[in-house]
Amino acid sequence: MTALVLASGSPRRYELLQLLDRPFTVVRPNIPEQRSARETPMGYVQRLAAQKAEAGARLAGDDAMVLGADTIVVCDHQVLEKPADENHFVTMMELLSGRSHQAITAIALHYQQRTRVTTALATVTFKSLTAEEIRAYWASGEPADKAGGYGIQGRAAKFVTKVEGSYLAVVGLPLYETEQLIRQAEGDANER
Ligand SMILES: Cc1cn([C@H]2C[C@H](O)[C@@H](COP(=O)(O)OP(=O)(O)OP(=O)(O)O)O2)c(=O)[nH]c1=O
Repeated sequence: MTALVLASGSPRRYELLQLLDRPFTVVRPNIPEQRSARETPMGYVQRLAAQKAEAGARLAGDDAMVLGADTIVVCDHQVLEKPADENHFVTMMELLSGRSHQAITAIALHYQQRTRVTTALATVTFKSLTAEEIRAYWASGEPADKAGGYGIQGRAAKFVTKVEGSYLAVVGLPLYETEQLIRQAEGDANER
């Protein structure tokens, strides 16, 4: 079996990838997250996932199969990543309150000089949030390291009235798509 490497510092991705029952190691490339003016949200999240996988491959070595991923939240054409501070977080929650947004995860697999990228997404609806709920949620410490400033798998679950699409795209690693990507890459390698 080809050595699988997860190019990520995200504990969520680590825990989820374990569920594929396939041994893997971890590298942590550092890719600056900055969207260029002409980049669409979809183009941006795909580029970051590919850059993480390719930077991971430089760390892990040529023979490895390297998985990178990136998650963003998109609302009103605005891309929300991790909140910089409490004020930024409050602005994000005020935007997401009482309406629907998209959570998108791109995954990229670099193997044998080729990078394959795919995406999974969900439409998530939040109830209307009070200022007190927003403040208490920040104080919990949960939002700081999460795209869109929330964790659907954690305390933010009580804000969510509806999820349509891929739940694991929200959490950060869609496993069906990840396994498909690995199988495709292995299949292509066997044909050669
Ligand atoms: C929306 C949402 C995001 N997240 C997390 C998943 C990701 O860890 C994080 C999105 O930030 P990313 O920049 O995609 O990932 P990361 O910096 O945590 O990890 P790495 O780049 O090293 O792979 O937000 C949740 O855990 N739950 C949620 O509901």
